[in-house]
Amino acid sequence: MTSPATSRATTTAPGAELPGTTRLAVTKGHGTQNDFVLVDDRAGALDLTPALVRALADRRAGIGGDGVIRVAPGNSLPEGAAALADEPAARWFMDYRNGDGSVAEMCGNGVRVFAAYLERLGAWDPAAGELALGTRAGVRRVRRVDAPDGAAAAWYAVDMGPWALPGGPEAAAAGQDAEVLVAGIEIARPALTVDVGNPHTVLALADDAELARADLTRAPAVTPVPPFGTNVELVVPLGEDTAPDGTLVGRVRMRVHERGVGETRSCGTGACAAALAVRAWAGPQAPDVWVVDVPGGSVQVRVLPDGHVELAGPAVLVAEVDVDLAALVA
Ligand SMILES: N[C@H](CCC[C@H](N)C(=O)O)C(=O)O
Repeated sequence: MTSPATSRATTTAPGAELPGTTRLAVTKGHGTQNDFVLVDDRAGALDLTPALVRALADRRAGIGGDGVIRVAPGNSLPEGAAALADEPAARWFMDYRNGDGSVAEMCGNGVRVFAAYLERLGAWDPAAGELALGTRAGVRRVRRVDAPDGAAAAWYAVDMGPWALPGGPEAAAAGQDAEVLVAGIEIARPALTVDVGNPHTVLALADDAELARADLTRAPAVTPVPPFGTNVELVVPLGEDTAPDGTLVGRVRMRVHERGVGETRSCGTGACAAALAVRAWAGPQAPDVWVVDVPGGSVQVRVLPDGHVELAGPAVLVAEVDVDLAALVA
């Protein structure tokens, strides 16, 4: 595939006067149906404004996606240069934006799509070693892994970095440090705040019927109000199995209302938060390996001994699209 770098345009926000017909080559991809518009800006020339993000993410008048990802050079953003300062081999920065135009620190499904894109371009050879890339939550490392039997798409594992329970040992012991009221679910439920580089609030529901009854067309009400907003995961723990190699594996079903988006079919950082919360509720004997079922598929979460958490799952590049930016605002 030829790099769209040559077709790059310097743009101004849609709605402003556009200099003639400017075009932008973008790629549509997804990870367990959490979908993104990926913009190749390896030359660091694009002004990705919130208005342009919303226009690209618009599922009717634009390309459509839960988020927009700019493939940026590592030194093109202050955070990028800082994040990669200790990773000179890293050249790229994932400039992630939610569909509403807001900026988020990290996107677990998006990192896999980012890696698949660089692999397709030949800008990363998984056989030569892992990919290190910058994000607003710090450097993330990605490697190709074997997909589960029968999976059609390529699978990638991402070291999602350190995680934390901001409520500290009290929250861990109590299993909660928040309360969430979800439309369709009669009473507010206790919830646990989990930091995976971005904020998450996880609450357990009784069963699949209750999970299906939750109305996520509106943002759940979280108390105390998170200062920077939060992604909300509704989970149903499904118990534990023993894998053929003897590893204890937990299983969780999840729906998610994403900050800056709404309900999505999957959330990579959210799947990590869900597994970490269910693991905290299950106590010290709980598994370190979890399968998280989301409406868009399944991902695997592994709690690592170094205090990091790892996310593995598929990444699919669906289409290359030549966008007429002037038409985008029509
Ligand atoms: N909406 C999230 C960012 C995207 C996270 C999700 N798409 C993922 O795969 O981690 C936030 O504002 O923190």
